[in-house]
Amino acid sequence: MTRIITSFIDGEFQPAEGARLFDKRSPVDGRVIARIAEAPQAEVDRAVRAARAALRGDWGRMTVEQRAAMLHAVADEITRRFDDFVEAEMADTGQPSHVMTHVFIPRGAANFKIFADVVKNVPTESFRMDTPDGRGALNYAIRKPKGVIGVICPWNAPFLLMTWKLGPALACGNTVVVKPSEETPLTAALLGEVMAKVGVPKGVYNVVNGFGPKSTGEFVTTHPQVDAITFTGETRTGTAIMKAAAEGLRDVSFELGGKNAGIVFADADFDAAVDGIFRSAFLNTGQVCLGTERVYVERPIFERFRDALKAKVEAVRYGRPEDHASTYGPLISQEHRDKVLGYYQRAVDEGATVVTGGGVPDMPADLKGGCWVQPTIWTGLSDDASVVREEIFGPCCHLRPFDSEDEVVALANDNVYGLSTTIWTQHLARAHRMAERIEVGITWINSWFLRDLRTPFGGSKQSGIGREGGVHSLEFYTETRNVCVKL
Ligand SMILES: NC(=O)C1=CN([C@@H]2O[C@H](COP(=O)(O)OP(=O)(O)OC[C@H]3O[C@@H](n4cnc5c(N)ncnc54)[C@H](O)[C@@H]3O)[C@@H](O)[C@H]2O)C=CC1
Ligand SMILES: O=C(O)/C=C/C=C(\O)C(=O)O
Repeated sequence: MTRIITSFIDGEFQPAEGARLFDKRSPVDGRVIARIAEAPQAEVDRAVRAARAALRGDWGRMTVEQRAAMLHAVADEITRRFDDFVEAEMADTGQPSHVMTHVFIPRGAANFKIFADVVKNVPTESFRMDTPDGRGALNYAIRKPKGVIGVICPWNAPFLLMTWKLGPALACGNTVVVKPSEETPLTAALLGEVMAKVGVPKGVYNVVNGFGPKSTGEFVTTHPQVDAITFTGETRTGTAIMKAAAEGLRDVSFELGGKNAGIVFADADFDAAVDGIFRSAFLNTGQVCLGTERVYVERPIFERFRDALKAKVEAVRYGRPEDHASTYGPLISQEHRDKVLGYYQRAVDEGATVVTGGGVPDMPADLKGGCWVQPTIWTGLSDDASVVREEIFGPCCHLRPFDSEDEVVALANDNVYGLSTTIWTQHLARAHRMAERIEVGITWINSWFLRDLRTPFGGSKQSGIGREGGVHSLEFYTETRNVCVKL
């Protein structure tokens, strides 16, 4: 029988009777793997009420030490149920097991631990001031939870990105109403079981499922009792959520789209650069906001680099995620596949040379219903082609030669987005110089997606608002108040 996923509110999964259900299909073969109950306004109201009540209950009374211990217990329970999380995330996304076991699920557990430790160790400022009577006064700051946080999640790295928000939100003493992507509801539901098992008080973690506009997502973001909203996803959606948050002057933290540049100099460690760009363009079937869709290669090595990248791309092994031989998965949905294939066609219309890929692979009969596309490399497009300017969010990149540092910095910056860049060179002084000039939230030098969770993470320009990570997350998830004591 097909499993039904319902909302998790006030510590309990809601009954499915009478709910409006929609199908969750496997990206691998198109089978219905679960039916999801869309939470109507009344259910979102209940979730928000539960979250508000929890702020005043046991959760609100816990010491920082107690909260931190509880989050460590959550992380430990995730690790204990590691295989269940891997299985759920593979079912939702279709991505190979090694991506789940090495990146996405361990990061989910780490996201709780790191912020539990941050809140225990971060000081607040204090200032002693002079007063006319000579006795002085002491100012010190205290941090308070912001309240109920609306957490709106994308589908591309569901567990990692959801817990990246939950870890600091809960560590700071907030409560949450999470809206997972309609494409990937499974790990958020599983986390409900974990929260209940380790005794996180009821109402602290609530999950409501559904769509975005005119559905559950909008009910959360427009809810007047939601105090702040954190969101990862498309820039256009961020704009809609920001409009909703303006009502009631609620704070937002956004990580949005990217059209990131990869830059390879002729002096780079060639094999490492090919490997790094390959990962940055094709990991997770290119569905990573930090991924590289524009690759600039210094002219003397352009052809050699193109051929080496092509060889790597043509060696990917399509297959089911649980098959350990698979290195490459499907896109998330047929809708997203149509979008990506639309860009594949547009690239040709705009005059691209297709180096490899550009279409749909011939899959065995049992996988034909899946959302498969070929990993694709283009050359020869002009800098204003839509495929070079717009975020595709698929397994594809355009390679273009460059001749000078100034030229490539200008090319990298010539975009509305500013999320990340990856630079490959052995000339570290040049790399540092470029990192100062490229307008992005994170520059990787001779690496990509190497994440230290203490560092500020977020996007410049239209790639985001605010920074999360380490102490920076506390800026969003707490309100800092000043206390002034006359001595
Ligand atoms: N930069 C990134 O990290 C990501 C970018 N994308 C891009 O976004 C495109 C569309 O993917 P989607 O998952 O549909 O992204 P999206 O931005 O539309 O949706 C992300 C989340 O926001 C919710 N949502 C959508 N509209 C909303 C609204 N008006 N109010 C409240 N919640 C709302 C969705 O239900 C989902 O949970 C992709 O093709 C890709 O280009 C998608 C996921 C992540
Ligand atoms: O490592 C992080 O904290 C964030 C990673 C972001 C993505 O993978 C994404 O949004 O695609």
